[in-house]
Amino acid sequence: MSDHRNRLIATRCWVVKVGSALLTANGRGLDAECIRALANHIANLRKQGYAVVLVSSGSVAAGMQRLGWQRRPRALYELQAAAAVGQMGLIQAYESQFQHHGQHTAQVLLTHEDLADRSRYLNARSTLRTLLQLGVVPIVNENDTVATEEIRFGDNDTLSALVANLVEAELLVILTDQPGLFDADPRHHPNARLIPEAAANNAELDTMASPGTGALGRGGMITKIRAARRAARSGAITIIASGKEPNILQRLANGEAIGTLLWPDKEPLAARKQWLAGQLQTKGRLWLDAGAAKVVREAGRSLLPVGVIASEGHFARGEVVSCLDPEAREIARGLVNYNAEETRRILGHSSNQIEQILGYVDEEELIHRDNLVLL
Ligand SMILES: Nc1ncnc2c1ncn2[C@@H]1O[C@H](COP(=O)(O)OP(=O)(O)O)[C@@H](O)[C@H]1O
Ligand SMILES: N[C@@H](CCC(=O)OP(=O)(O)O)C(=O)O
Repeated sequence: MSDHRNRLIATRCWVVKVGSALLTANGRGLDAECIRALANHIANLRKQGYAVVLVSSGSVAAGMQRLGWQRRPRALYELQAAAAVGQMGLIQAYESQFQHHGQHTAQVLLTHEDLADRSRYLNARSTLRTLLQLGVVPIVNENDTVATEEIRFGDNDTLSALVANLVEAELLVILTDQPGLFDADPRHHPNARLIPEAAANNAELDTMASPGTGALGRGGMITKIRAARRAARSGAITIIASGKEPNILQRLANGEAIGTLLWPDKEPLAARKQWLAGQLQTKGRLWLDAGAAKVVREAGRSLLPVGVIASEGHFARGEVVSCLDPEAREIARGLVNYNAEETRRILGHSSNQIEQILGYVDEEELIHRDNLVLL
């Protein structure tokens, strides 16, 4: 057995994500058998002492069926209405299946905004951790009813990875309609081969996933690979596997080599830096000169105003900004010590000139290294 599968056997805190492609009966309605089997498998893991968070899609598909809609609507307000109706059916279906096992469940609906705000993030974290300590299975979905374009995760792969960071899960299992990640999209390349294992950060993976999704999913494989990278930041292994495979969760727990395993190849980030790295949106962009980009990236140093060539966006002190190298690659993200206006005035200057320019000094760094995360 590979070292990584061996490590997987020792994991006890799991996030399991079930995608629309798997869960919905041809796009309309929920696949009751799939939900029944999942609840069985998760309840079995719970009996063996595993803590499991379930991230489940399916609200829109369930809502469409309840409303008698034949086609997935385009308008956001219709999607939101369908999600609101369907989330009831989704939770009802899980709740009744888990009840057969005497297992309590809890509904947790999140938007990206909930996790972007530090205090709400910490609240969500303690609620989820408390639920796990109580032996409850939290069932998480995006809060589609209120999520506008700007504040949405968009796909549940991203949501599941951020939840894995939040509860510091050791394993993220992404169940979909394919047996795993192939070296090319199997829908278009029948000879594509399954990747059994790879480092989550292996850049070659990006070339394998085709941009499109299945008919029902939102993310496709690309968002699953990115999710594995996010999960790796808190040290989690990711498995991408088929939810149609019989008894998949128990077989994974036993160390069976099914699906694709993506392992974390760097040390986990400190909890605060994980939160920073999980930010999907930033308020501004700082363009670094080559020297600053090098010391930030290679020596993990703080960013000083002298190394910044230009600043874009409207940000306040303490908000998250991106740091770009001269080739326009985003190399880091951090909490900035000066607002946009102040930043524009001090950039290019050495730190001992800040007081002279602004009339005061908050900090000598534009972003302190403790508040800076490399990407
Ligand atoms: N390299 C690849 N390996 C496997 N599947 C891929 C690949 N590239 C693209 N895909 C597609 O991604 C789809 C799964 O993503 P998606 O439809 O978003 O599912 P879900 O709803 O489970 O998130 C598969 O049906 C598959 O056609
Ligand atoms: N929140 C949406 C699911 C979003 C979605 O489809 O994501 P995914 O399962 O990653 O393709 C729903 O419940 O319908």
